[in-house]
Amino acid sequence: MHTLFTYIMVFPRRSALVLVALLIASIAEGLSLTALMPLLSIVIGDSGESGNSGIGAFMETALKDVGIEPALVTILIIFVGGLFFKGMVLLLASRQVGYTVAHVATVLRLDLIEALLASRWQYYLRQPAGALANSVATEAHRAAIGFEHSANVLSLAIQALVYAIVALFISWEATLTSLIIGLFLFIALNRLVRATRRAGTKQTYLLRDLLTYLSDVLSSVKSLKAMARDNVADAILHEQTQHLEKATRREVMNRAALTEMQEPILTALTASGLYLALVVWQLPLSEVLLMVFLLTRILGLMNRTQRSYQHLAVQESAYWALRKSAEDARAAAEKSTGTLRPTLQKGITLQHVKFNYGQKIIFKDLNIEIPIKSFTAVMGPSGAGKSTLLDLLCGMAEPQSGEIQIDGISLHDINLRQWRHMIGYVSQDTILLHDTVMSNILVGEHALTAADAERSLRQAGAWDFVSSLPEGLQSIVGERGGLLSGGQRQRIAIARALAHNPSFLILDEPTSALDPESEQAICKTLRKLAKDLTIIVVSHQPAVINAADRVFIISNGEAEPLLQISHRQS
Ligand SMILES: Nc1ncnc2c1ncn2[C@@H]1O[C@H](COP(=O)(O)OP(=O)(O)OP(=O)(O)O)[C@@H](O)[C@H]1O
Repeated sequence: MHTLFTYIMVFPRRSALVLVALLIASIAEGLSLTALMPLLSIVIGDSGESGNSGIGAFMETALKDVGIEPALVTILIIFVGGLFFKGMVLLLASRQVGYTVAHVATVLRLDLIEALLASRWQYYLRQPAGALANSVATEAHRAAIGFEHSANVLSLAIQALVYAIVALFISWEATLTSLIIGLFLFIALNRLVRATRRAGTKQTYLLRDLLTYLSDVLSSVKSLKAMARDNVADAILHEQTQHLEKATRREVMNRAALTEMQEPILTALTASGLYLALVVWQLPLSEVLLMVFLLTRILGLMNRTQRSYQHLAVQESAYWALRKSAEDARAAAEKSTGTLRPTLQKGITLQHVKFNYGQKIIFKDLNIEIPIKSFTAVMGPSGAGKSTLLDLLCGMAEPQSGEIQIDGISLHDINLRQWRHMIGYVSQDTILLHDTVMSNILVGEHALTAADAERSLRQAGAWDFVSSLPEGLQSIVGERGGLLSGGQRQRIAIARALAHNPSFLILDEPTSALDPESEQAICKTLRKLAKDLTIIVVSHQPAVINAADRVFIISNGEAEPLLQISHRQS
């Protein structure tokens, strides 16, 4: 019930619209069936008796008032017309429900994606990619279906209530007895709903685990295959899918059990009601038929409400899991404290920077100066903190003490987004999108054009190989850039970093996959670029170190300058 009310609170306007649509559809359905009553009275020649029985009489009088004689043919035409009308209304209602369900899924997806992209880098790093893909794809869909079932539960419950009120006027004893029996059945069969909820929750978490593992395996499938160790991954995936199958079986079994147990019970109740009304209470047949119709409808609606509630129980865990992911991400939102617009006209300074990951000290007292239009190289043993230094420069990590200044202003006081707009970044692992070369360079930035892509490819020394591809800029690079060589991928990544004309270029081991010739070409490019922009490169490659005009060695939490030679004239 908590989920049901939460849906309504989160989507009040949409819930109201869906509810109204569903209620109109069911009223249309109810009216078309109710029109059968006078028809039945006429067919069994009992219209006189039906004169006392509320709705039948009302229908007859209403028809006479609008000048329609309630003859068999007329009533049949009204009945069929009513069904057509009901069909039309149902279609419109279904359209509204469909739009709303799609909208709910979109809202949930965007909410999670936005929260994640706005979260701190350290938080983001800990999120398994497969689980996120699963949340956006399956959980958002299941949560939206859950919303549909919530609306169904509410609409069916309201209908049951309305029918119950009408039936109370006809025979309060029979109505109350039916309601009590219905409620008792509702409680007795609720065990099946609880079991279904458990199966649904299990599916939610099993699917997350499965997708997390699957995406990890897929990203390293080449090396696993090469070592013939893919069978281990296969066995784990097999086991996980079997757990999932078991949970799905449980869900389906409990749903079928509820449906199959409701029907015979409802039939038995109807038969007993008929016997009581006709034999014990000796009520007139038309009235009994009307009552049987209303009571089976109330109990039927109660049953359908429970079945919809059971459907909701299967899906609700997806909604809560998705919501928790979004809330956790929001709680870990990156806090941009600064408001000042950055400039880069003097340089970047790190002063007495201390930084640790938890208990692990990375920097004790880091002091580095990066003048503008310089080419700084950073080297040092693996794990010394070179990539962490780059994270600090982008504001993806914040020092515990000390300061990073851009043109003499603390990065803490600078608007981080504006600062990052000035950065071109090439990461250690070059992962390209499964898209064209052009899309990989422009990555959806509308302000950039094909001319920017060509210019940046030329700057990165990649234009020759891209223009020789059969479709040039429009060539697809394959999954993670798998159709290109490691060196070609790196050069496309450099072109991507240069496309928006950054002022500060950050490169983390940009030539690790290049042959000496290509590496020399990149170094030459970087030297040329350093005339106009500020560059910092993490690298162990002698060619890069030689090309730089400032080199720092990071070790033991500090930075030592290695040499300072000027290539300005070269
Ligand atoms: N997000 C993180 N959370 C906790 N520890 C981290 C995190 N990122 C890196 N580390 C640790 O911090 C240390 C420095 O990592 P960093 O990646 O900066 O090293 P590096 O000098 O770039 O290494 P390499 O040359 O191998 O790339 C490592 O010991 C690493 O295990």
